[in-house]
Amino acid sequence: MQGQGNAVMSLLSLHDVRLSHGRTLVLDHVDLTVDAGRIITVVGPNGAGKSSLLKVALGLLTPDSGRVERSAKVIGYVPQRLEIGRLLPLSVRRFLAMAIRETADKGQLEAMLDTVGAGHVLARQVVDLSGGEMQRVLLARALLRKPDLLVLDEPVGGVDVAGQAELYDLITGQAREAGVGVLMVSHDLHVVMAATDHVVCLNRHVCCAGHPEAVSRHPEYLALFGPRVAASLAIYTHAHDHGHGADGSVLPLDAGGGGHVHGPGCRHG
Ligand SMILES: Nc1ncnc2c1ncn2[C@@H]1O[C@H](COP(=O)(O)OP(=O)(O)OP(=O)(O)O)[C@@H](O)[C@H]1O
Repeated sequence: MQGQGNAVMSLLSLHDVRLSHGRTLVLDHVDLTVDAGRIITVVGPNGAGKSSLLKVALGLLTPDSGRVERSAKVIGYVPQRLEIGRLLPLSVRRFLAMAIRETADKGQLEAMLDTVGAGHVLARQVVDLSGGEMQRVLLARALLRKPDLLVLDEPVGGVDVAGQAELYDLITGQAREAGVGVLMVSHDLHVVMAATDHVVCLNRHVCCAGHPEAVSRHPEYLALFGPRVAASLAIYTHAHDHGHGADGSVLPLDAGGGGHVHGPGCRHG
């Protein structure tokens, strides 16, 4: 979705957000912005606060302090998992129809399920779906709402390898072709490095953030993910006659463009 003129429309922003679960501080001084047509991916170890961050962004959790601004009109959300009571009789068709609050047009639902590679499950009970099928149905449900902002918590968890690539292509297409803003949590660092505009490396606070290439060289990123991961990702980088600033802008190498550019989210001195 485009803003007026060449202005990029901000769909969501978090300012200096702090969140505790009981006595545990989960998010500390977190800043983040999602613009239309951009893919922002949050990476970080287990328990780093990634899902909590998405829930704050969606308004499902209230931060202790800080500010959340949402200007997106329609948000499509894929949670990390959805617990549906085993005794609740609910077909996939009904589950999808509920999301769009309309009389379900079977053809429309089937077409969307086909798009996410789950065309065969329309008549199934939700509780009978496999893990990967459920993720595909959750993505279909999010897309049916025609969102201008997609919030995706490990959207391809449990999906087979071929399916993962297809779903990431679909998500990328939403941003590139439909101008949807995407805020995503992912552990698939290869994909993150290849198809994301902006990476936020989270470990309670924002350790570093910026263009994937700059983040992948940042000491805090390397410390979090280890040299073996960093080495396996090196194959995805290529010789560059330029570098990138934290916002993805192109910088000449002699202007320090090959390295990390510190921003307001960097609290590491
Ligand atoms: N409702 C809750 N009550 C208490 N603690 C919670 C609650 N939800 C999350 N936590 C704790 O907050 C921390 C952050 O959890 P969160 O789910 O946001 O992490 P995550 O980065 O998404 O982890 P993962 O990669 O394992 O999914 C964890 O230590 C978790 O145990």
